[in-house]
Amino acid sequence: MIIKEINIRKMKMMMKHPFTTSFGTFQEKEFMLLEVKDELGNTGWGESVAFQTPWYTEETLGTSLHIIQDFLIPLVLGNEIEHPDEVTELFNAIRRNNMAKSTVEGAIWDLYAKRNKMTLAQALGGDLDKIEVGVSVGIEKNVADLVERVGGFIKEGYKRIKVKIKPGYDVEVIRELRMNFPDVPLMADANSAYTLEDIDLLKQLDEFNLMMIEQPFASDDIIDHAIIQKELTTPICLDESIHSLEDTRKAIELGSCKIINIKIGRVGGLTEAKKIHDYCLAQGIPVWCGGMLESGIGRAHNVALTTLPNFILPGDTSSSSRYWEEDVITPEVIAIDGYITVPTGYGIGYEPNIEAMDRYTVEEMNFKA
Ligand SMILES: O=C(O)CCC(=O)C1=CC=C[C@@H](O)[C@@H]1C(=O)O
Ligand SMILES: [Mg+2]
Repeated sequence: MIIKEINIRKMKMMMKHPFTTSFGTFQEKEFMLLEVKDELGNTGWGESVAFQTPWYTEETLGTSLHIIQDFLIPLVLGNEIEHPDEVTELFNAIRRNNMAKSTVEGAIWDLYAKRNKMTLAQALGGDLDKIEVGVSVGIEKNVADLVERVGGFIKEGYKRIKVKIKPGYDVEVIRELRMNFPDVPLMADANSAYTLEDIDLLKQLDEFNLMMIEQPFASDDIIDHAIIQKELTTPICLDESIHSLEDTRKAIELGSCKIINIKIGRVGGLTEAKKIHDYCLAQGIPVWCGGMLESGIGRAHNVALTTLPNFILPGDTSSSSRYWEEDVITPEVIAIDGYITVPTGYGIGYEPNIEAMDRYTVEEMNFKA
């Protein structure tokens, strides 16, 4: 296929409920959608999951756009590409900037699947017709609000609840949740808010039978995580520390975690995500698909990836309606009793809702071969 045209939309959408983590609050979400077109008129869509601020990783919406426009588009526009794996190779010369790479690569995967009359899940090698999903709940003003919100999601049937913790909002919050919901599959995500000095505090979490503690230590650490994993019975899951298959191999060899959260954007695209998945499967390390508060386009990519066999833990891909009044795809992503039915249409399987997209587009850019 020849990449003839690329369109970028800068988007701005309001989330229904603010989402707070140990590093900040999101409510007005700015992001990018990217559309690729081939010589036959097929199209593919990708989403940039970089945030406006460099809090989660070093990338931002601004750096992502710069890398896409100035470095990545020139590598693919007008070129013949047989398979999306080639895109990852073409992008290898550029260091990191994984969310930028994944935006373009994801759109080319969708295009490739559509052109070959396959679902994106099939193109990746997945064969589930429904996936099990959980929900990620931000930090709330007080524990009573959190308990109420979590209770609502449990009623909706989500298969696991992830809550955010930070110093001063941790052991007692989890204790309260456990008192209210003794049997619910529960996990805590610290987004790097702790250090080795907090080891005794974190050990107290062992009594709550959590599924895992996600990324307690620095976003670039695997050494201290290996130290704490030896001290805890609760599995450690790495998120921010994992940018590639190599990072995954080193973390697993070192014993830094027992579970990996795969985010397509953080690892530079679906090709690398699949490699990490395959490696973890061979090592007996379960994986799950993390979320980045995506619109429906990014969410659709997550659904397709989650059909691979080692995604045995429920991920963060919840219903569109949990985030947005209106999503930019039809139908919207809907989780019923904790399951999302994998769409059967070609590519990502959801149709872009152009009218809705237009309502939230603040700028458009067009690049032609
Ligand atoms: O619902 C989702 O899309 C997942 C949200 C979520 O937990 C996260 C999104 C973005 C940054 C982080 O705070 C976080 C995570 O670390 O997994
Ligand atoms: Mg996380």
